Amino acid sequence: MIGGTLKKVQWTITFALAHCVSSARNYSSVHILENAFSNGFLFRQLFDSISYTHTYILADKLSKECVIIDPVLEQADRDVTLINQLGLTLKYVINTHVHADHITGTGKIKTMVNNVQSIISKESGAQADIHVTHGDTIDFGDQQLEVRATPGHTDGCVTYVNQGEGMAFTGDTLLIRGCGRTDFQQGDSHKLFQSVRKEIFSLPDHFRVYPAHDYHGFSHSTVGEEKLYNPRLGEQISEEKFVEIMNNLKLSLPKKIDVAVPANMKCGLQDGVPIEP
Ligand SMILES: N[C@@H](CCC(=O)N[C@@H](CSS)C(=O)NCC(=O)O)C(=O)O
Repeated sequence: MIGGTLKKVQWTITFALAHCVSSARNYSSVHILENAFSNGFLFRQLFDSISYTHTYILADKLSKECVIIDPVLEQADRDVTLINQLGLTLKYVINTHVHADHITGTGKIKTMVNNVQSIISKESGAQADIHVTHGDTIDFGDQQLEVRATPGHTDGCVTYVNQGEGMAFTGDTLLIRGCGRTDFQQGDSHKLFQSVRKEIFSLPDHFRVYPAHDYHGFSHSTVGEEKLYNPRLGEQISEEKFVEIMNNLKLSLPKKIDVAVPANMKCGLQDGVPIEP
């Protein structure tokens, strides 16, 4: 009875929101309602306020196996402490790409946790215990991440999709209301446009989008929201217009690029010792 009433309230809110947005933007519908995660899934989103990086911990509650995505060197102690406090066993340290703005926490975490393996794409050219390519899957307990190649910000960028929970970890490929820059590290605006359209916007609208960075205070978005409102990549933007936007960003280089890229090509580890600036 209570469940039924709650569902009715949920649908009323969804309908009202969809109506407001569609009236304002003249679109027919938008799927704003995000499904709840399943009971066996544990999820934490963390943030580094220096590099504006989001790091994610995903776990299977039953087996207690977990993975961490895009850890930052300076936050490795925080991340490992949290994993231990939650009673989880870290199986994989995963990167979406070779970051240019911060050193990955991968190397340091590998020295702090036994039997953990690092993962990055083969196309990145970076060192790691496991190299993945498009179509591979990463398993931890009953949870699974699908690897989708999304080049454009860098050649080796991938998006990790958790189909079961409706989540896409997009790295720097798709940011909330933005996207990764394409002016260094094999950046290519045409490739990025095609990656987003083919591999991310093809996911269901309610899938949550979790980027590696956010510079505007957002935590996450959805595929449907980004298709409507992303000012660079929204469905109304042509590839030609996107390339023009990207050619005129005029961003300064990341301050740590000269130390971060070489360190991250080694996944933050040199001869068993974490690479520190
Ligand atoms: N100011 C920061 C770097 C900011 C930056 O360039 N961010 C990248 C992702 S990290 S390589 C990016 O793609 N930004 C896109 C955008 O539109 O801002 C620093 O000095 O580290």
